[in-house]
Amino acid sequence: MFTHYSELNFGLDDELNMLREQVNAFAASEIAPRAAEIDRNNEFPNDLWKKFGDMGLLGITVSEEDGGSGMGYLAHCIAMEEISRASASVALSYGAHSNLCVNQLKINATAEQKEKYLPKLISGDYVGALAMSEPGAGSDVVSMQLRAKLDGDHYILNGNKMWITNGPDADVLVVYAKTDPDAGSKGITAFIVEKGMPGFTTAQKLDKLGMRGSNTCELVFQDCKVPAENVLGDVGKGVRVLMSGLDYERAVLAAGPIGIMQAAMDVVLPYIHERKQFNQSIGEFQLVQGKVADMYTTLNACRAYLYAVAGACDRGQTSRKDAAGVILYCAEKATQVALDAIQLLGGNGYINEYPTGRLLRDAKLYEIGAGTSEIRRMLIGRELFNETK
Ligand SMILES: CC(C)(COP(=O)(O)OP(=O)(O)OC[C@H]1O[C@@H](n2cnc3c(N)ncnc32)[C@H](O)[C@@H]1OP(=O)(O)O)[C@@H](O)C(=O)NCCC(=O)NCCSC(=O)C1=CCCCC1
Repeated sequence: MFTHYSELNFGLDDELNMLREQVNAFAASEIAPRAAEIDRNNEFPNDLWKKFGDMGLLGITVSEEDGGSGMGYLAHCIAMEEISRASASVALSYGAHSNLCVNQLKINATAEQKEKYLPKLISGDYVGALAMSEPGAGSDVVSMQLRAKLDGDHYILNGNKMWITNGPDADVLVVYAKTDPDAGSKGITAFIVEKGMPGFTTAQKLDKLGMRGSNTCELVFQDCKVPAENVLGDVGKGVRVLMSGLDYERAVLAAGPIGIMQAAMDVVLPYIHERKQFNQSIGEFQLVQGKVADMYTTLNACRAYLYAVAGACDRGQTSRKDAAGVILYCAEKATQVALDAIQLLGGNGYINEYPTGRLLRDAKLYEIGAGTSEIRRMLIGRELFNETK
């Protein structure tokens, strides 16, 4: 079991406290001891999908009626945070499955589509992913080139998707394509694509700087046949699915950097007792105490913002600027906290025997994935400007 360093529980109720204890105990015993090996092997441990499914974590935002645990977005953040504390890359894959894929289906799928796909995604029999970015369409996602042309009762998809989390393993993918290339944002449609559909393949797994336990690849669509019944939402209305999905995605993924900051505290606090210099524990030095104090207050400030945003999502009050704001803030703080952890460990912080280098490499992803820091600032600033015109 991981230690808790704060008596604050941010007003969480008994159900959420119990969820945190359960995920914390599982992650500490089953994930944390493997985290360094997962990073070295550059491979997600596939046995975890079924275990997450058995714990009810994969359909955590899906209603019990639809086979989920019906616990909501704040619960999702707490699960994500505790998994990320053990291994940020495992948590990223967990988030891509449970939020980017499962939650998108929960919000947008028809009753038939839910019945067909959700049970196996929620049990962990299927792995889920979402495919939005392309080699030439990252921040400018609306300029995507993947083409979907109606041909009888099928769409034929041609093009590529890039940097797709869980891509190498995914059985079910939410994929955005242009059904009307001349209609700009109004020509985008979302599809449910299954592994094994003719013309769909995955290219080589990407060799990333961090998040190495989360498998990422390019997807290739060559005359890929997708049944018309697999359109998710309405034809030409995919931008709504995409943009609203990004708000939930940013809110939930912001729990990832919080887990990284907590993991940094987990390394640093014992270390400043054990490490002796000038005949005393380095924790006796006020400059060291000051850095630890900054790490702790930053972590709790990030948590408070995240739980407020996730609570608003649970009340149906999603806010674009705050979804962008919370991940912007948490991501940049996690990178700084990981750097502080390296500094506090000195020479040991800089060698791979200690986890601090991995924490830094993993943290950096959150300043890029799910919208760069620059796009997030643009969204917040634009919304504030427009609201006050
Ligand atoms: C905000 C953004 C930069 C787009 O700005 P622009 O100024 O071009 O777009 P703008 O003018 O805001 O909008 C376009 C159209 O769309 C309509 N609309 C918006 N919201 C909605 C909505 N909710 N419903 C209906 N329509 C909507 C808007 O009206 C406009 O229509 P119009 O063209 O005027 O007819 C957006 O594209 C973005 O955010 N990029 C980052 C992508 C990005 O974050 N990937 C991340 C992918 S990678 C990833 O997710 C992961 C990575 C690693 C870990 C796992 C996850």
